[in-house]
Amino acid sequence: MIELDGAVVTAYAPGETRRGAERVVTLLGPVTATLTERRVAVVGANGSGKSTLARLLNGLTLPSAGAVRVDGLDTARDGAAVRRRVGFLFTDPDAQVVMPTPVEDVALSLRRLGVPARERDARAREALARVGLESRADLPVRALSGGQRQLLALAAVLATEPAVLVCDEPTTLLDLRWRRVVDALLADLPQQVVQVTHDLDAAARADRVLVVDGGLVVHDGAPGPALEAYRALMAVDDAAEVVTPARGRHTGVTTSRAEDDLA
Ligand SMILES: Nc1ncnc2c1ncn2[C@@H]1O[C@H](COP(=O)(O)OP(=O)(O)OP(=O)(O)O)[C@@H](O)[C@H]1O
Repeated sequence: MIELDGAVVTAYAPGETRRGAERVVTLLGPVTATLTERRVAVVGANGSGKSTLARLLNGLTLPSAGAVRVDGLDTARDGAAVRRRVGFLFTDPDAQVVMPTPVEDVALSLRRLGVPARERDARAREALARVGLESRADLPVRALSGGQRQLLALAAVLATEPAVLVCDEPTTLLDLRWRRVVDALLADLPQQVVQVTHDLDAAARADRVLVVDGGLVVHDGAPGPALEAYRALMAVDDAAEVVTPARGRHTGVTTSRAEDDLA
């Protein structure tokens, strides 16, 4: 179970004020929510705060105020234990695949987990087989397609047997074929999956959808009404874009508070 308890994320604005002090901007929150559903989707405009919310869930980002807990473990106090429970899949597999071959990359995840050296190779191959990459285990990673590299990143995360998987736009860089493969694998996982996505079909399959706008969760509920609310929000943005085309897509009516603060 994931609990966000009045969680706020702030950051220093780039540059300094005239008095020499850095300005603090609110990127997200306060957000209060308890996530128990098996499949949770997070949708929202570019820059609305979705990645910030996702990163809070495994302690990649810590709250500046409030708290985030996973199965009672506080991400600020028990970071290492939280990261063992919550796996994270990035949009770009190249951000997380670091070893020359798939089997070595998964074995590295297992090493970090403390799995003895003699068990790593077999377990890494098992993990690769779960995502259909067994025949690619010893190829150079650069010989894999973008879709295969995302499967490798997924295998490396799943090998650590997390209780929860947080995915930040895991299919955004993939073509339709690979998107379907990754979607199907994610759908079959026994774990709780929290997925940030711009793919509204994927969001529609979730049990619960959080709509983020301007650093706040502005709608939270079943996919039908949540996606309707999101589409309405985007329609307002479209209208603003027509009136003020030079200002860009998300600066017309529904600005993020970070953008407001930085303006
Ligand atoms: N460290 C930081 N310092 C200042 N501003 C930041 C920082 N990190 C993120 N931001 C800003 O916070 C806002 C939210 O960013 P975030 O990456 O969470 O958005 P997002 O909804 O995931 O966007 P996208 O769909 O484009 O990935 C953006 O305006 C971003 O520029």
